[in-house]
Amino acid sequence: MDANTFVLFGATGDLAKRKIYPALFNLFLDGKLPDVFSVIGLGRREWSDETFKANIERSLHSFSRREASNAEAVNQFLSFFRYHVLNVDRKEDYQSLLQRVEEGERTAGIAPNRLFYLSVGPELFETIASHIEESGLGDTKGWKRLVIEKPFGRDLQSARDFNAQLSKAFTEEEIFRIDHYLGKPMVQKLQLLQQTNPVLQASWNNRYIANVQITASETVGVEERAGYYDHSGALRDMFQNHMLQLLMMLAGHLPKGDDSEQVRNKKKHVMQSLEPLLRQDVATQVVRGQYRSGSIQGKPVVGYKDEAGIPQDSHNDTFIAAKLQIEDDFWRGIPFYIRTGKRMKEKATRIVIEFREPIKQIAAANNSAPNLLVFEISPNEGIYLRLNTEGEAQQQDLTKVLIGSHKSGSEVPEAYENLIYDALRGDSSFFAHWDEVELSWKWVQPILDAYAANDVPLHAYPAGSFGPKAAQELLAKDGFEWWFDQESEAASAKVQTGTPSVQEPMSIK
Ligand SMILES: NC(=O)C1=CN([C@@H]2O[C@H](COP(=O)(O)OP(=O)(O)OC[C@H]3O[C@@H](n4cnc5c(N)ncnc54)[C@H](OP(=O)(O)O)[C@@H]3O)[C@@H](O)[C@H]2O)C=CC1
Ligand SMILES: O=C1O[C@H](COP(=O)(O)O)[C@@H](O)[C@H](O)[C@H]1O
Repeated sequence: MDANTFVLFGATGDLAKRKIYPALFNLFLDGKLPDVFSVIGLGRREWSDETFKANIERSLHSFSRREASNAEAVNQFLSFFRYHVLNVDRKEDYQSLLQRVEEGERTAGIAPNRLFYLSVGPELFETIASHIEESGLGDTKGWKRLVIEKPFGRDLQSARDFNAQLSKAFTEEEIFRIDHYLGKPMVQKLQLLQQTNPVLQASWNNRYIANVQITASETVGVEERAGYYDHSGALRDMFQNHMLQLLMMLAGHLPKGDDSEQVRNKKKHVMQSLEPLLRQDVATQVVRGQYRSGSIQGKPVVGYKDEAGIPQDSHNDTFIAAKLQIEDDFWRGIPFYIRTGKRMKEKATRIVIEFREPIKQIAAANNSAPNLLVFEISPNEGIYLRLNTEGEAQQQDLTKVLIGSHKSGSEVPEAYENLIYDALRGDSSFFAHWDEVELSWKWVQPILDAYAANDVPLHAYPAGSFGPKAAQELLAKDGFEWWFDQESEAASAKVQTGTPSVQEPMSIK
């Protein structure tokens, strides 16, 4: 991996503390950082290098998945870091930063490769990008890269304007747009699992698949982010980015050995093949919800409008479910149902592929159920296949087994480790490319417009549920239902061994 300087804007912030330092530390422990490497942390706070390092060390103790108990390793890791005071609006601060970066490159013999990581609010992205260009920081003989956090715009037009601004300072190949769902190990493996299991490849089409369900449910509410979330909602916060990226990764038919350009084209194809959603159809294809009071894991919680900082008359969406269709030879006629929400019954991100049932009469006579292929993405990870098998009671009756493998969340590497590693290597396969972002906003725009005009009912759902009833009706209209809503806890409790094995019959539907 090339030697480089990692310039971190927002080094004193929450994301850096919770995700970036622990990820860098775990990469360091795995020998995945360059041998010659330097991190310059930036913020307005008047911190010394020592204060900065002490904060990083605290963050490792609190948030690293691996213990930071080896003092020698921690000290070696901390030796990469220095702090520099910078206010993003002040031109002169970029000049002193440039001097510091160049001095480091000279004294430590670091090749002039520079990675600029923008872990700051989106309102600062454009200012920083243009100052990087004007100050000469981006004018280097080595490579330069810009890593940016979400959100990338708040609608189609603002995303286009923002991209046009960034493009003045960085080329598309130099921009790494983080979507942390693309860093989740199971998402990164979707491609490999398809390639290495011919049985999946053979059945990966509309001849065998009845529908696909993608769920990201959360038990947390708005937390301390009322100011941001009440202007974002589930549609902007999760659906436009993470959920549509999951769709692209699943439906993209990404063969082995694809480089980032091919991955990008395949994902773009998925978005281009999505049947456009017409404004007049939003109310029938999309369910908008907002949580009211209820209980999560036995504890009472308040409704959305009673959360601190949320206005009593807020119409913001904390839940969305939508039906989508991909118009290509593989997926034509298969409905994709996508849903995400806060304050739901369980924390789980999973994809369920429901296969077509055999002839109805045979199915009914034998008590069989559709085969399911389940990708458990987070917090636990696994892949399961649900099959019909011989029942115990009567000769003809069938029962169901889940075959699969399972890892609990603590064994799974953090998304940020994968993403930072890829950005350091210059591999943008698992980042959101501009075409995808633009097409996602384009698909979502009629929903934004319909929400803004209040043309879509806002369904209340109790905290601790699986969302509004209308989300069930969305599938019921097509003769389907969401899998695992009733007994998903039982499902995860029963499939626990790490190695592939035939499990006890499950009591799921
Ligand atoms: N926190 C999270 O879990 C997640 C965050 N994100 C995204 O990451 C980004 C950062 O979020 P987060 O860390 O939570 O935000 P915080 O508010 O915790 O941190 C903001 C950072 O920006 C710096 N900053 C603010 N204004 C200026 C300025 N004028 N000049 C220089 N530095 C400034 C602050 O430093 P100082 O105060 O020292 O100036 C601080 O380091 C956002 O885009 C967010 O959407 C994405 C996913 C999850
Ligand atoms: O980007 C975001 O993601 C989190 C959910 O991420 P996960 O990895 O825990 O599934 C969500 O809580 C947050 O609102 C959103 O901004």
